[in-house]
Amino acid sequence: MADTIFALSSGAVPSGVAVIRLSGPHVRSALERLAGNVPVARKASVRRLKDPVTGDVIDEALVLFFEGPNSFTGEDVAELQCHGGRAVVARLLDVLSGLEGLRPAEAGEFTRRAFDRGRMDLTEVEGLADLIAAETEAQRKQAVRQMGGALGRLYDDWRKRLIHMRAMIEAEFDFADEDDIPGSVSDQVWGEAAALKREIEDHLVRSRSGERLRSGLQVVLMGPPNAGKSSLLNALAGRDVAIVTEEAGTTRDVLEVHLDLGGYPVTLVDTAGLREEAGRVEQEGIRRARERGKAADLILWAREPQGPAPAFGAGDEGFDWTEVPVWTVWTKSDLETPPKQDSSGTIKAIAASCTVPNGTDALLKALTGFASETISVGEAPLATRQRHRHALMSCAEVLGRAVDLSHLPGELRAEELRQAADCLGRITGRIDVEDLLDVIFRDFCIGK
Ligand SMILES: Nc1nc2c(ncn2[C@@H]2O[C@H](COP(=O)(O)OP(=O)(O)OP(=O)(O)O)[C@@H](O)[C@H]2O)c(=O)[nH]1
Ligand SMILES: [K+]
Ligand SMILES: [Mg+2]
Repeated sequence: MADTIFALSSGAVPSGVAVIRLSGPHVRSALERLAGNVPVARKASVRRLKDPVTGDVIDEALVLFFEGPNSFTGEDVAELQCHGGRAVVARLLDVLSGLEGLRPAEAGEFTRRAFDRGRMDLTEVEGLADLIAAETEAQRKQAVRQMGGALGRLYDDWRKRLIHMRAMIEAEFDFADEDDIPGSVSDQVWGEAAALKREIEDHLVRSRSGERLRSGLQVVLMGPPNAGKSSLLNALAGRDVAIVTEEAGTTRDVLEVHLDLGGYPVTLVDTAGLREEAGRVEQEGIRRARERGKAADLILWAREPQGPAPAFGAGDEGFDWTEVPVWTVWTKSDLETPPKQDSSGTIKAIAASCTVPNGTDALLKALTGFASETISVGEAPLATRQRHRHALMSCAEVLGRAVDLSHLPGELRAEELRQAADCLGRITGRIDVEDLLDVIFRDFCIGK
């Protein structure tokens, strides 16, 4: 018999209410011992929770019982909604560990059980993880859609189409001797396969937005020392995150703040000023600044009117800095009016001041526009993780091979269709993903 697991599923205590969740075959006996009996399923019941050994009343709580398989995990599940005091929760967890067949849950174990019992597919599991991690409205919406199964249904549908195509091809072999099966069946199937490949490729292109929405856009402040980068970070964040002084070389570490720009997640990164002459610590800061810049979705080049145009330094073999979009931010515009109409070779130039009221409004507005353009996701489900991207790319590749190699025997081409279907099955967890599961569930917190 499986272990019965339990954990504090709500956040940190102390809190008004804390929720302890149990799942497994011993839930009923645990409720009998702790609450006196098993309440009617799916109805909140007030119960005194007692220590079964001493009879001591630990707390008065709302108890909810869900009878398997109609529960989150598919097993019997109970929730104890108790008072969120440290001692209350500690004592309840202690008493639960003393009950036969019960043990504390590992991270993600409730969700893992839901997956193992077919209550959720892997994309839904990931959607749930994303929902818990969502920091902005757009992220929340995407996560809810994925948790609801929209992405999994799309991939299942594609997979079914592939399986059907393969069946058609194989049926053709079986009836190859009979005259009444026209050879055009396979032509039609390969036409469908080519069309599906295009659909997958199209989905991959649009899914860049889905991945970006999940991880947030990276906007990196760069520029020479004292250009006003840290001041901009503080102004845009609305709080004093970075140290600002008149000394060149103040910032050495990479600092970041998470901004919610109109529902879109943006990570704004402050970096060390770039210059040739620098001490050891600052040099390391500059190295890190350049690394972050290379991975940026957008670089904001902070520049005083007399300051240098964007220049990221040398020694990056194989990296093309012109690939990274750069905007000029004319800083300290309260001191000197920035040159008009000059974006100094960058996509855009915006003036900003950190000392006058609303001095960074224009920049904030432009960044919000950039975020919504770059990650506008629309209504269709999108791939949100590299894992999905890899599997989809393999699927399209295998499918392309099957379509193109028309001189190969039909059996071999049909086998490619099976492999393509398997790539999609790995995304939803329908087929052999044992190796992946630990990685995916590790991201969950305990109690989920
Ligand atoms: N008047 C005025 N001064 C500013 C403005 N922004 C920054 N400063 C001043 O410029 C100096 C440098 O600002 P920082 O924000 O530390 O510049 P930084 O680019 O982060 O500098 P490093 O971290 O040393 O590379 C400080 O004395 C700031 O007070 C501004 O908009 N107007
Ligand atoms: K400074
Ligand atoms: Mg700084």
